[in-house]
Parts: sequence; structure tokens; C-alpha cells
Amino acid sequence: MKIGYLGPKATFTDLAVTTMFPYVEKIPYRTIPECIDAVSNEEIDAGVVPLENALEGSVNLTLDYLIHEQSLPIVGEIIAPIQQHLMVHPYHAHHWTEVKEIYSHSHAIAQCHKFLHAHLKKAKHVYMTSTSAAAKFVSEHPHLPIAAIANRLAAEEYGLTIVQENIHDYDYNHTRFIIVRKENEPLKIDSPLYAGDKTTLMVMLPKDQPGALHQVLSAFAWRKLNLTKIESRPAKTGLGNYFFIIDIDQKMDDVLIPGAIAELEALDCTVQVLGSYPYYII
Ligand SMILES: O=C(O)C(=O)C[C@]1(C(=O)O)C=C[C@@H](O)C=C1
Repeated sequence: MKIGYLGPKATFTDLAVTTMFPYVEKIPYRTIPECIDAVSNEEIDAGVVPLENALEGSVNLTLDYLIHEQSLPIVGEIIAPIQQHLMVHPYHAHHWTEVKEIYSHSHAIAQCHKFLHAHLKKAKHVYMTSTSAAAKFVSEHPHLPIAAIANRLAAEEYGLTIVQENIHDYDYNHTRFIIVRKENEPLKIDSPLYAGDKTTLMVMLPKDQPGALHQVLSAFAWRKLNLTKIESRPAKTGLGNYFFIIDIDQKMDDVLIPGAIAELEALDCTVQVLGSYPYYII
């Protein structure tokens, strides 16, 4: 079995994949779209990409790519703790406060704003495709006064020295990673980390209908379907046109969720089931 992930080696996505699937062949991809395309082209059996962080919110690139470019079912979810560390090439370990640039994934930099504001106010932020891509870049440029924000495995993998540990602004820092496949079939995972099931829907409201969102929410409310997330994203068809991503705290059943979907369709909403899948908490 081949599982693709946002690489290079030692991203947080890599850590999540390694914990959940210790015995598979792991294939790194440079970007989230490249990983999703590889699933679609059947180069790999499944792909794992980040979807949402507890401090920074959704990874819009993942959501938008799945909605607008490659529609693949979500077959699983991994929730993993995120610990961000500041690291430099060993040459700079004793004068890390003088670094001029900080490299990392935009989400990782955003998770550490308070620290960066307090200790490295003048350093420029440079966004990379992932945290480990940033660590790799810093290790390949030992002469530059630069630092990366990444995890401990990345420091080990790329020979960097951690100069400040746990620099994320809030203790509860977790990221949701989704597993996508070409076919809507869950991977067989017999794991003690299993924590429940979810169903994710994409709902497009009818245009200019007063109270439409209220009616959508009542379709779930009176059936006592517990929603764990509702988020709007631009439909990219014009200003003010949005769709909603709705997570329901249970697996697809024969009655309640299909009933809610039928009610939404009767209200002229367009509904797409993005997946009904187990989730695992690391
Ligand atoms: O860059 C990485 O290490 C990733 O796996 C990506 C990612 C993200 O997109 O949110 C994953 C977890 C952290 O929140 C920071 C970055």
C-alpha cells in the first residue's frame, strides 16, 4: 500500500501518517494539490493532507482544491497534536536572536505570532510549502542568518539545532488531517486511536432566499444531528456567493442524514457528501 503526504520528510503530515500507518510505503509530495492529484491519477492508494488547525482554522488550499479541482471522497481523519520549535543551523545556535528571516508554512508562522512578536520582531517571515521544506532550506544555507519553525523530527532529519521549544501561542494546538482516496472505501485500520465517525457535507444555498441558512440548520436541529463544524467558503462564482462545509458528528445512516439532505434539496440547496468516515486521535 502506498500513501502520499505533504512532504518532504518530517512534516507534521508525515508524523501523522507514520503514527497511523507504520508499515506502508510513504511517498512525499511537494504541495497539497500534487498529493491530491497523485491520488486521482492512481499513483498512490491514498493521500493525507492537512485540513484544519485548532489555532488558525481551515487549510483553505485543501478545501478549495477538493471542492473546485479534484473531487475525491474523504475516507478518514487523523487529529494530531502540533508542537512548534524554532531551529537554526548549528553555526547560528548562539546568536539565534539575530536571525533576519524566519521560514515556515504560513499556518505554523501564524501559530507562533505572539512568540515572534516578542522575541524576533524585526525578522521577515518567509512562507514555504511545509514546515520541513523550511527546515531543509535552512540546513542547505548554513551561511545565512535564518531560522525555521518546524517539529523535532525535522530538526533531527535536517541537522538543525532547536533553540526555542514549544513556541506555539496556545497549548491546545491540534491539526486535523484527512485521508482521501479515489474510491469511497475506508482503509482498513484496526487502531486503538479510533475515536468516532463523522460525515462532511458541502451545501450551496439557493440565491437570495431570506432565512435559507436558518432553514438549513433546522433540518439538522430537529433531527438532533450534532454539528461539529460549519464554515463558509467563497463559491468563486461572484461576490457574495458562498457554500457551507458542515460536519455532522456521526456516520451516514439510512434515515436521519438522508432525510436532512432530502429536506435541504427540497429547499433548493445543492448538497454533496464529501465523506462519511472514521476519525482517529493521536
Ligand atoms: O508543514 C507541515 O508540516 C504540515 O504538515 C502542514 C501543516 C498545515 O498545513 O497546517 C500541518 C500542521 C501544522 O498546523 C502546520 C503545517
